[in-house]
Amino acid sequence: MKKIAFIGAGSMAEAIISGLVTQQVIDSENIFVTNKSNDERFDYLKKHYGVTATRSLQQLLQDANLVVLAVKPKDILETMQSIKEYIHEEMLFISVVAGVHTTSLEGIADKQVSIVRAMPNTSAAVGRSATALAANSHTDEVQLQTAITLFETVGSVSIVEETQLDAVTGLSGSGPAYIYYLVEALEKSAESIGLDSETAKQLILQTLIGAAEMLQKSPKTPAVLRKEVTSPGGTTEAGLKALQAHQVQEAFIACVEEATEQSKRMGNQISKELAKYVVPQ
Ligand SMILES: NC(=O)C1=CN([C@@H]2O[C@H](COP(=O)(O)OP(=O)(O)OC[C@H]3O[C@@H](n4cnc5c(N)ncnc54)[C@H](O)[C@@H]3O)[C@@H](O)[C@H]2O)C=CC1
Ligand SMILES: O=C(O)[C@@H]1CCC=N1
Repeated sequence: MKKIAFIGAGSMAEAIISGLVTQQVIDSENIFVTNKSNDERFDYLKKHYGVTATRSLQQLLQDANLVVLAVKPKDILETMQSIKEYIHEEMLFISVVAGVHTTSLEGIADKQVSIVRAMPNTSAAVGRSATALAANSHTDEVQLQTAITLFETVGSVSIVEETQLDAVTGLSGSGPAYIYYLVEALEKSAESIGLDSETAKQLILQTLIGAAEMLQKSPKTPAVLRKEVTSPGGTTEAGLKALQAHQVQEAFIACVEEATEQSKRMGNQISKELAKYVVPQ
């Protein structure tokens, strides 16, 4: 990684920049970043990470062998069109833009560019993202390894087929929100059973961290770990019966399936939109 150009300077870009700088994968002076119009954001990123923030596309992209696309899906067309003249076939593009297919990006670029699509999650901000990557056919082993190195600075990396990225989005891309939703429910329950919020917060957090570490370190399955907590006729059994009566497992399965379907719908819609701008061969 000689020079990295980030297009988009929001939370996802910051999480990756933070990982790269903290783990000294690249000197911060070789990280260039741009955004649409927020100057305060530029000042913040310069001050915190020592990166170069610029709105000159020439300065951003000249000699950059790695370009990270980190804009919202609605802004990807404008972004690709604005940088088109700077794109060359030696560049590696890494896109975290949800739902945008590599073929769409390639079509708009009108070049055989190497593109790795990534689906990280917001835990990248604390170095704990579960990221899945899919590379297009122009990406070589060295480029894929570069993308792996980049995302390993913010967590774990799995390689998948691009067609699986909708499922990844439904499971781990959106996943942190499901866990936060569960924690919200536990906080509400703590209130109703008479625990003060500070004590409850501490108990819930440690329970979550402890269970996650057990899942990571123990060879036992989640079902076996659950059974070990559940004494016959005891409290856990009573609690789990209430969850079953409310079909909570089924609800989580429906949640992940619906999120996956929404990812497919959004991807198809944006592909259709972008297809209008793909240069015919
Ligand atoms: N939030 C999440 O959980 C996840 C988000 N993503 C994807 O990451 C991408 C970025 O998300 P966030 O960082 O949350 O967004 P954000 O809204 O915080 O940042 C977007 C950035 O793009 C910039 N931008 C927009 N148009 C531009 C243009 N034409 N040229 C240059 N910069 C431009 C904006 O100024 C802003 O800095 C999105 O596509 C999202 O789908 C991927 C995985 C998980
Ligand atoms: O909700 C969304 O659409 C994005 C994609 C994954 C997480 N957030």
